[in-house]
Amino acid sequence: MKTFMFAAWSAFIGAIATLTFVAWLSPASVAQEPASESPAPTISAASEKSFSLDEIAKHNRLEDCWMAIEGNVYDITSYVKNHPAPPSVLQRWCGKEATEGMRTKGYGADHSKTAWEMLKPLRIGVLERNAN
Ligand code: HEM
Repeated sequence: MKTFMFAAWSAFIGAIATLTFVAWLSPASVAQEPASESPAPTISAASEKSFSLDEIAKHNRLEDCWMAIEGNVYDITSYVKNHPAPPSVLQRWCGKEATEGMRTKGYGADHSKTAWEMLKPLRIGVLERNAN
């Protein structure tokens, strides 16, 4: 019985040691994945699309709504139906430089951090420098 207990204990310790070793190895491989997967994770001036205000102005409907906010350009169309305020509130900012709308909600209160986070995946490029 003692021998069996010793064998079982050794197997258990061996398993723990193996798992610890594997866990020690894995962060390196995880860390490499994003680099090989995502071609353009951050703002890169060279590869980024830039839009003029004229181009943005073509997307001035709720069914096709782009906004320029603080130098970036966003396609808000997919979010319009989920926005908590009535669509008319958004509509007047579609196709425009809408930083004021985003920062004030039309009555002087900035959107929450969560709202600003929601913008990020909707980003399609930057506002052209000296845009007019
Ligand atoms: C630029 C024009 C916009 C205007 C004028 C505007 C206005 C408003 C108003 C009036 C409310 C409801 C009242 C309130 O919560 O105090 C609201 C709430 C909200 N809006 Fe907007 N909105 C705009 C754009 C956006 C965009 C582009 C997003 C996200 C992609 C967004 C996300 C939200 C969220 C998450 C809320 C809930 C409250 C909060 O988190 O601040 N809004 N907005």
